[in-house]
Formats: sequence, C-alpha cells, structure tokens
Amino acid sequence: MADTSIVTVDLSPFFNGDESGMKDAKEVITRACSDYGFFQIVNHGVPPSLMAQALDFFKTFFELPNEEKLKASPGEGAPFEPAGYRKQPDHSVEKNEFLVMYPPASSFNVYPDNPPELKQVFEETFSHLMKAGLLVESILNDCLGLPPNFLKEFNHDRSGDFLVALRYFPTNDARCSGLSAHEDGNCFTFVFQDVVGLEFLKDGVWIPAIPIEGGLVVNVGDIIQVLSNNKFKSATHRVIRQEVKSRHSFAYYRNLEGEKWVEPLPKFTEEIGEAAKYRGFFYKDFAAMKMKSDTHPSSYPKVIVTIKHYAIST
Ligand SMILES: O=C(O)CCC(=O)C(=O)O
Ligand SMILES: [Fe+2]
Repeated sequence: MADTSIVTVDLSPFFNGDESGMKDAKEVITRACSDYGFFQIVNHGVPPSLMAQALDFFKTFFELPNEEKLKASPGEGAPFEPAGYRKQPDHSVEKNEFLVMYPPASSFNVYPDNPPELKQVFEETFSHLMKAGLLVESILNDCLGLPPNFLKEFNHDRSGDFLVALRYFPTNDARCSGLSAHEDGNCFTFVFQDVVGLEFLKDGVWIPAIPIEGGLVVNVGDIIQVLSNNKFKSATHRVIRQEVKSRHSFAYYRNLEGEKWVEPLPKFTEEIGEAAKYRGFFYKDFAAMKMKSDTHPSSYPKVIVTIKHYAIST
C-alpha cells in the first residue's frame, strides 16, 4: 500500500550536536525532497507555545468586524505580497482572508491595533521562524551537497520574507477549496496549522498534513527546484476547508531578494553533463507574475503562472 503519511523529522540533533542523528535526519530530508518536496519538523527551535499564542491572536483579529480589519488594509512599498489585511474577492473560488507581515521593523508593515498584543507576539514568532529558516536552509544546503554556507550566502537578505496568517471560512460542501493546488514560488515555506486542511500531492494522491504538537510543515519551493535543476521538488499543495468551523494557519515564506538571478547551478548541470531544465530569471520578475496569478489570486478567471514558464522544453 502507498505510504500516505508525511514524514516527521526531529531537528534536536542539530541543537545538541548528535552527529549520527544529524546524518539520519539529512538522509530522510534528502529522500523526501527528492521524491515530492515536503516533510514535517519538530524540535526546530520555535517554541510551540509561542506559535499557538500567535495563532490565537491571529484568530482574535479575524473575528473582529470587517470595518475594524479593514483598518489594516495594505499600504505601499512591500516587495512582493502587499503587507496588511485582505480578503479574497467574492468571485474567487478560494474562500479565505489573510494578513501579510514582513520582518519586524519593516517600514511597510501595517499592524492591526487589535488585539494589541499581536504585533509583539508576531515579531517574536517571526524572529524565531527566521532562525529556524536558517537552520533548515543549511540542512537543505548539505542535503544538496552544496559547498558549506552556499545557500546562506546566496540568500543572505531577509527583507523579502513574509508571514501570512490565514483564516479559511467554513463550508457546508465537503471537499471545498480553501486554496487551489499550487507550488510556492520561493525557497521554502513553513506552515503552522490548527486543524487539518493542508494537503500535498504524492504519487498522484492527495496526502493530508495532520497537525502534530509543535510541528511545522516544510515545503520546498520553486527556487530550490530550479537551483537544483529538479533534484529537489517544489511540492504541489492545496487547502481544503472544514465543515462548521474556520481553519487557521500561518505560513512563513523564505523568499529571495528581488534582484537575485536564479538559474540551475553548475553542480546540477554542466558539472554532471546534464542540460539546464530552466532559463535564468530575476526573482522579482517571477514573484510579480506569481503574485498576480497564483497563491492569492485577485483576478478572475485565473491566469496560472508557474515555474514551467521558465522551463526549457527538451
Ligand atoms: O494555510 C495553509 O495551510 C497553507 C498556505 C499556503 O499554501 C500558502 O500560503 O502558500
Ligand atoms: Fe503554498
């Protein structure tokens, strides 16, 4: 029978220096990323109680009346998704509302006034997520066999990372879409969720990511897929809404700086006699196309732009 679970990796060996634990974890992650691009992590350094608290404050915010939420409507200047509160337009099939925030102290962040604790808890959570992001990035770096710190240096600018807190409205229709099937156009994403709903495509079958205590779901994004010339897969995923109650989650997007040039690395092409599977591009150009079309569509009918846009057909 096909394995229908999401592999969970304990990252504590990376904190206590257990060499054989680190090696085992890297093997499991390499396999998961080569086959389908997602896994779950625990003991990643982000305190579970802090994540739960952050999700609670986001929930409280989403329960406020519309006029109150609209006070946090997006301002100008954010590099990718506008910072602030938005709701999918009525004609969208994706029934959710969301709040986008860039790293603490970003000048374009729009913080809700209510609940008053949200800003501080968000900033603390974001700082922890960035640290865990650095750890996972260095693990992926090693799993890909890249020179030490290659990804860290390639992706040294954190100003374009964002956190999106989401609320998916309940539905009476079973299997109703909250977010259509997509791949993330970034390096990778962490997701924290209160109830099931997030699903990943594995061997043609949708696998639910069952929330586990303190767990963060990691999905590889398009940039790692391009750099590795498809060695690691950008995970296809979607969100199914729940009956009766709302579903809440937050996702930390580990992005790239917009001016960065992205193309398959020589290690995965000329050095091993493989043809590049993608043309090179500036990250900001891809991000702008994706933003219009993919994760949080504002246009209808949807124009789907995926990383295939840059694929070289053979
Ligand atoms: O809400 C979730 O569980 C996933 C969100 C997601 O896939 C995204 O924002 O790209
Ligand atoms: Fe996603």
